[in-house]
Amino acid sequence: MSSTVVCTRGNKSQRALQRSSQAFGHDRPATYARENDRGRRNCASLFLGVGVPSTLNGVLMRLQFALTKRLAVARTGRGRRSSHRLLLPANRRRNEQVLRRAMSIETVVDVLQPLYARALAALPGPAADVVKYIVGEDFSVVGLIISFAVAFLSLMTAARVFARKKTNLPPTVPGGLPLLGNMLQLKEKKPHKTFTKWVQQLGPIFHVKMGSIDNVVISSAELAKEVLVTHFESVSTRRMTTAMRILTGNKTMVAMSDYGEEHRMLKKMVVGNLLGMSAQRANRAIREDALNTMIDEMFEDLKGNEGVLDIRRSIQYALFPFSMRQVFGYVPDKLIVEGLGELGKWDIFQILVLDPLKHVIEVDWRNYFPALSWVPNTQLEKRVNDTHERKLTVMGALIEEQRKLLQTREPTRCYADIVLMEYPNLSPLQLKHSLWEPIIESADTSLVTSEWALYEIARNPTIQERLYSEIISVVGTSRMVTEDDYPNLPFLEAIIKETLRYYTPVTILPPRYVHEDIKVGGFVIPKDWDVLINLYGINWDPKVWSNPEVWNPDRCLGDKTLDLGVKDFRIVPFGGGKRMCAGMTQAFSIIPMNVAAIVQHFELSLPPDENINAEDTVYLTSHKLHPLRALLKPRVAQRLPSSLKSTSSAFEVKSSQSCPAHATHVDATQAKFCPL
Ligand code: HEM
Repeated sequence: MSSTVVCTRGNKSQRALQRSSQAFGHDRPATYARENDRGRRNCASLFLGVGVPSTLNGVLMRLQFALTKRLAVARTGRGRRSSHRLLLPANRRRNEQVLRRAMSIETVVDVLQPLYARALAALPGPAADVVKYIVGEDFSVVGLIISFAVAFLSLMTAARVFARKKTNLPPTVPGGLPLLGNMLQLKEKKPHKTFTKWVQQLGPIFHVKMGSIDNVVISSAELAKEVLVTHFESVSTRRMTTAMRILTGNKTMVAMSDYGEEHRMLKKMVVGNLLGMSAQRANRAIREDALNTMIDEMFEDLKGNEGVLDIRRSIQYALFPFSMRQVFGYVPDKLIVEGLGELGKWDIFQILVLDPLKHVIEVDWRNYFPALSWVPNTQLEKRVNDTHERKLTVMGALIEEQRKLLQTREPTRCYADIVLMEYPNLSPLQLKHSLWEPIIESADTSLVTSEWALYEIARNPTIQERLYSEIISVVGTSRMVTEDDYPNLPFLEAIIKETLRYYTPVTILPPRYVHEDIKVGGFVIPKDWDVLINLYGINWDPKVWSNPEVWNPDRCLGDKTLDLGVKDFRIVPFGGGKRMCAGMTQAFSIIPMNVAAIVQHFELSLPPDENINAEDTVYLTSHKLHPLRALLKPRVAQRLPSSLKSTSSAFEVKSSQSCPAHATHVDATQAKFCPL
């Protein structure tokens, strides 16, 4: 026995509904009728209590009741005159319970929960992870809302794609899913490699969808030049992830800022005073000091014997002090920081370099669905914000120390002194980030490139022997190799270039979005799409390089046109066009010298278990997964003397009262207690 008591349209049915609701003791009717301007009545949603058109309401009711299997739904009439009726059991008390249950959103959630769990179990692992990430472990009210929102967005996107079908868009990667696009096909977590595989199928320009973001991936030198040079103005804005936005102080740093007034000002400041040719020339003594210290420490660790060393650690321990000296003029052994206590040198390294590098790659699913950016993701934001705040606090303390030093002595040529003296109008954030940026940039890319080059040298004895012979023939055996020797070491140059090609440190340029429709390679890239320049794909292009998967420095030997992206885009580790890397001069002063000095002093080989560890992993840059451990056999008893008379330090005090503490070997204690 059943009777019809709830309907969604029509005066008569509405009255029936009112009656039944009152009969059940509901303080508000299950649905309400709303008069629209044409005088028709629409019903409210049973789910949310908001007015939705009757058709949709009917669909929702059907879904809800079909799922609960407690109620049957009947549809009467056609089109606009149709109505949806619930067939309720005759028993009044039971009716009341059933209607109440059916009315509650929790019922829907309860009913969907096991279905959701079953669906998760049926999905492949990565797909289930993504869904869990978006909706949550358990199906909740929020999950339900998110699902509806995502479905809505997908429909909108599908409509847009359909509308654009007639334009000549780049080919799309097949196999995308309605909501996620091609995200699940990028599960390898090394998108540059997956993109490069797709090039064989789709060509050097293709469209890939990540969530609701449309990306165009460019993997050829020619097309990259078109984008980075010809269309620069139209693609000059960076797309930031949540972590990047926070850690860059909302783009307050040269590398991550949008092209504009602030970018030009900050870039001019850092290139003119630190990274440009003449500033780098002035800083040569600090680089040589860092190199000497690194080789000395390696000898010390080996204690005159052959042994296995962690090469990453040796280089890292030289690079960070170098970058601190370049910026602040000294390496603080101790720093008292309010709220963080007393920090040692390596605590500072952790806070300024390692933590930001770790957190900058945190994935926020909202970045793939910008329309849902209002949904909170507080845990991620807190983690990244804490890292950012700690970094700013330490930078603030270092800057305070520097201001105190400036009251006790004349300004030196270290970057912090120059910035504090000559750029008084920088905001506090601009100041902190201007000094932090060269520290973090010095620490990462140069390290990974040196490490990969030494890994290849250690596993290729013939190449190592050729390099060693070249160094000895140019430098001899009585002094250490210097930057002056570099132009006479073509094989060393070829090794570095081939390493930058093969182990492209920045595999994909940070995304930029398109401001206006542009044409690239004959295809239209519509406004609002993102452009991803796949540097790795360009460097591994089989149309340009035979056997790109083989590390072979000879391919770069003697090729003078190979300028790494200045004009020639066949190898582009530093990007290209106006936003090309500003630290290229410094990188080319440090990386070749690290490699040459180590090979000059030690014969390298891989310990038996090291060969299998060639795997890479992508953080912000492409790292060797496991730090390089190499077996080192000293070729000489101790470090060879450096030919450079270590006097032209960047940090000589400009006044006639030259303070030795601020000349070449400056450390925190000396700087702090400097009598001047
Ligand atoms: C092997 C070493 C390095 C590699 C492979 C490298 C690579 C890159 C890449 C790919 C970009 C992005 C270009 C673009 O978006 O188009 C970049 C930008 C930049 N790099 Fe480097 N980099 C290296 C070393 C350094 C060093 C040592 C510094 C400074 C200490 C530095 C400072 C910068 C700056 C300031 C920018 C931003 C330039 C701009 O946006 O105008 N880089 N680098």
